[in-house]
Amino acid sequence: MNKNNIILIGFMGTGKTTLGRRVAERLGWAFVDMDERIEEKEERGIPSIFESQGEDYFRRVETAVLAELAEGTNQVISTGGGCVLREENRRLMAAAGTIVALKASPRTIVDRVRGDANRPLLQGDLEQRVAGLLEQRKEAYDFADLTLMTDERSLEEMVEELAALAAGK
Ligand SMILES: Nc1ncnc2c1ncn2[C@@H]1O[C@H](COP(=O)(O)OP(=O)(O)OP(=O)(O)O)[C@@H](O)[C@H]1O
Ligand SMILES: O=C(O)C1=C[C@@H](O)[C@@H](O)[C@H](O)C1
Ligand SMILES: [Mg+2]
Repeated sequence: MNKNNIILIGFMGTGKTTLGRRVAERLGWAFVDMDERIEEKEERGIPSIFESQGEDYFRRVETAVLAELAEGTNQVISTGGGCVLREENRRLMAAAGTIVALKASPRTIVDRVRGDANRPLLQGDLEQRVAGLLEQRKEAYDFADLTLMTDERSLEEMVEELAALAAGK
């Protein structure tokens, strides 16, 4: 591992926040959720940022936050689902540590995010929105160093796998 950071990427609902928090606890590393960091910095929720200033603005803040985090070490960083879309972000992540992609089937994603209004890109018909975005992003997460299919896997099992990765095993 070049720098001691694990960077989790993946579509909405694949479990980046949930798993990231657990892995950080296990390793005694800092946990940073980029969506939460952006909300703190902007002092409002993601839906409000999208509504009042648009997605491009959100993406600029996202890159600024990632650039700051990339300077640090011993962190588990959970990125937002669209953080991989910018080339600049992919470069920052590659320089910052080991990139782990989380994947899940469309069915699992829909089940996991249903009822959560905090994802502006999933407003409307949920099944259609997930299917459409997954199609647009079908190769977007493929630059990771490691990919975990999360449908059938317990959090405990994945925590241990990532802890071993961090220990260089
Ligand atoms: N491996 C798993 N098994 C079962 N449920 C899971 C698993 N991973 C995550 N979940 C559940 O799925 C939901 C979404 O997970 P989470 O918020 O961690 O996704 P995310 O990738 O951070 O999404 P976003 O990109 O929108 O922030 C949560 O309710 C979480 O408890
Ligand atoms: O997939 C996306 O583009 C997004 C995912 C979320 O994590 C947030 O970063 C935001 O809702 C955008
Ligand atoms: Mg999250």
